[in-house]
Amino acid sequence: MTQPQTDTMIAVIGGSGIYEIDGLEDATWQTVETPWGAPSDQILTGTLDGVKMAFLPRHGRGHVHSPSTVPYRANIDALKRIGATDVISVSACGSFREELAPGHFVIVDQFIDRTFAREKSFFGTGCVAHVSVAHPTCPRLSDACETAAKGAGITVHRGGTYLAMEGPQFSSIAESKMYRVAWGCDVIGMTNMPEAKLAREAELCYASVAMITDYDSWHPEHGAVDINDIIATLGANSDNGRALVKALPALLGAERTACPHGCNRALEFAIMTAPDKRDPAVLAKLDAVAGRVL
Ligand SMILES: CSC[C@H]1O[C@H](OP(=O)(O)O)[C@H](O)[C@@H]1O
Ligand SMILES: Nc1ncnc2[nH]cnc12
Repeated sequence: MTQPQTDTMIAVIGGSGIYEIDGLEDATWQTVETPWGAPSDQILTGTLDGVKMAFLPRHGRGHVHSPSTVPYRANIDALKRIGATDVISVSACGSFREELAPGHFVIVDQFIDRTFAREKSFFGTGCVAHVSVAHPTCPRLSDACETAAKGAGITVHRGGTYLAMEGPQFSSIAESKMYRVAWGCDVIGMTNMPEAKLAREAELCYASVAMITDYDSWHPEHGAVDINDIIATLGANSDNGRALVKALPALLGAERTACPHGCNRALEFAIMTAPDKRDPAVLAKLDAVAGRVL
């Protein structure tokens, strides 16, 4: 029988165009310190429909951090540290498919990670761990996002592969065609990696909502991706993103049960370093992320 584990805390990482959410009761911006440095910004905490909520603007209020300099490890550690159980990324993305039009949402379920200038793991020398990211998103949380989107009247597509590029420049036409035709990707963005990998290492359920803003550079009728077009689409998308978030507490509930897909046990057999060889200084940094198994 599945036992109640703890209280649900839904953490939303807001991407480009989403720097706050409204409607939280007892809303407070909290400073959270981590062994990995400062998160992107303070974290807004409160409750919605009786469920604990947290909101972190990925690029910081005022859009301070670039995709390469977002402090991904600090962000995930900070959310875990304050008790988050479920992390939902709400991101601006380009589309590689005619039918995934600007304004539509895609509940992403796979990633191809082409980023190269970011720290990608909490683990390393002194404590080595290998988690599976074969299924990098949580189906239970993705179900809730899909239902919430439909309830908010958003055109939503379930499943899709997200190409994570380093940026900050957009893709060339040749890259865009390669990602779409040869690699079979559906959407493109610059931030969901290593975020999703780190959430798995931290044993957090993770779901990704891609809010389509443009057709990237491959589309013969839309030409090169243009930041002005993206910003124009971001406004309506952000309103829909916030509407989706507001529906989540009622769907997930305040009482947390263990993830049926094992997200909250990802580290169970993952740590390779022999107990007597583990570096105490490294273990101290892993207190929030991996304390359960250390
Ligand atoms: C504003 S266009 C490029 C920028 O937007 C996306 O950010 P996020 O994923 O945080 O919504 C994309 O990944 C790029 O970082
Ligand atoms: N075409 C695109 N490429 C990368 N990131 C994006 N974010 C929004 N549109 C994008």
